[in-house]
Amino acid sequence: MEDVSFESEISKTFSAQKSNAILLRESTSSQRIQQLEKLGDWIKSHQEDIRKAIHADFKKPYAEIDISEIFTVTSEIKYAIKNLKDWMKPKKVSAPIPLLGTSSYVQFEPKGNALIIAPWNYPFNLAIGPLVSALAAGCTAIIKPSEMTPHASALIRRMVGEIFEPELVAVFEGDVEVSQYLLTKPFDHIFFTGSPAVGKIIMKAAAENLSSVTLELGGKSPAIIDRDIDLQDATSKIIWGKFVNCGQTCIAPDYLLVHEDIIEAFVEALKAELHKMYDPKNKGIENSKDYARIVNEKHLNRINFLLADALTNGAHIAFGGRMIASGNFFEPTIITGVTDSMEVMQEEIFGPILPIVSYSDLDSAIKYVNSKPKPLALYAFSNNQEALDRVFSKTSSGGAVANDCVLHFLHHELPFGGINNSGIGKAHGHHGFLAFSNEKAVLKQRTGITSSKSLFPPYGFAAKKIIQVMLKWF
Ligand SMILES: NC(=O)c1ccc[n+]([C@@H]2O[C@H](COP(=O)([O-])OP(=O)(O)OC[C@H]3O[C@@H](n4cnc5c(N)ncnc54)[C@H](O)[C@@H]3O)[C@@H](O)[C@H]2O)c1
Repeated sequence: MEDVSFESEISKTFSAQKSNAILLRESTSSQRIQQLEKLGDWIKSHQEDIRKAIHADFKKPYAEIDISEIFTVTSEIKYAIKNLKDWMKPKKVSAPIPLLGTSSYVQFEPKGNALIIAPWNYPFNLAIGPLVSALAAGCTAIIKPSEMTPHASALIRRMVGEIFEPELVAVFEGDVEVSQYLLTKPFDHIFFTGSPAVGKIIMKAAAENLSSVTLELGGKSPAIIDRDIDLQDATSKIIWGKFVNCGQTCIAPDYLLVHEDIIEAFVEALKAELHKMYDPKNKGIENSKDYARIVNEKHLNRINFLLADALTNGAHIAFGGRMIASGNFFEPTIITGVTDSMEVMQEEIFGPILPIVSYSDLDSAIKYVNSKPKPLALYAFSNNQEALDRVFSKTSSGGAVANDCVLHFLHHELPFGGINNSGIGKAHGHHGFLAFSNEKAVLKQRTGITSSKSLFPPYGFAAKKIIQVMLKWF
């Protein structure tokens, strides 16, 4: 009987992609654009299938699917198609004086065969966004979607099967076991999106084959709220950024640091915005079609534990706190009286709980942020330019946004990613293309000093003289 274990299927596909990756080194921009167009066309003609699949996984509202799963990918495709020819052009560099007479350029060659491991929270966007960059760079790719969103995962497999030959793009569904087997293979690049804990496992496995990695990780992204703000504007943006996707967003504001002078008014304004967005007719947020669900029971219990632990240790609920186990509903929840010893301030919440911590002066808020691992995103709200500049220059984070949240993800010209605990490497647009490209240094010798061989042994008077001149002047 034929052996059809996932191990043998993976090994077969990996070998086929490895051979194909060598041929793809010579692929032209129009060949790559053709692949990107096929992907874009499929997405355009199957939008309803994408909506249905993701909605089936955690009741994500269609409007949120359109903007955060479909638009994010189609706009990435359009941007890559528009710019690919430029990105692929070798970049000429001028010669330093000792190498005059040579000519040099940077050649962007495809890294080769790539592995893309995706999380569940934006299951389509975070699997297919990196694929766009991989195809633009001329790589092959194996995608491992998350097992926690099975409908989205099956749709991705179907889509890839309908568009691509397996030696260019293939999908392997499954859990940790499949992921770990894939990680034994010597991929040229691994693009992982997920938690810092699993990111460490990926990096260790990559080290075995010295595969390069892009790690798009998570963590606690703070929002610092100055005393001088437009209350309604700031609170509406924070409520949207926090509770879109039911708080399951890597760049959602995890917690707020609010100036003590405005904390009461701020909490009241947050509550008013929550009502306005999710319960304008007082029917209960569980009846809102615009609010997603927690992905599964395990995460529902985890979120509930975080809230229970905070309340036991003295936090207060300012809004929400209700959970309905059937259907994995967890109300948008705001808590105050939070201290650092609570679990909710120690681990990434990744759910709809918004803890609020007060501070008395901006430097103490900055000091607090700097006492934690570097976040994926940092948000600052203030009408005072000097305060914003101070926050951004005294803290370190993967990205930063003033007077809004989450939007930097949509900006193709900005490198998206974290730093250290929140990630390694950058994604999106040209940065995504570079992540999957080897920037090869090419030098062509012509008539330079170095071609005269006067620097070769035996080192005579002339060689020593030239070296002295180089040491002194260049
Ligand atoms: N930086 C970003 O762009 C970004 C985007 C979305 C989510 N995230 C982060 O992802 C996390 C949530 O997603 P998640 O729960 O799916 O993350 P996760 O790390 O648990 O899983 C991500 C992927 O890794 C696989 N995996 C899990 N354990 C593994 C193991 N031991 N060995 C090999 N593979 C393994 C999973 O099957 C899944 O496909 C959060 O921390 C969030 O902040 C980051």
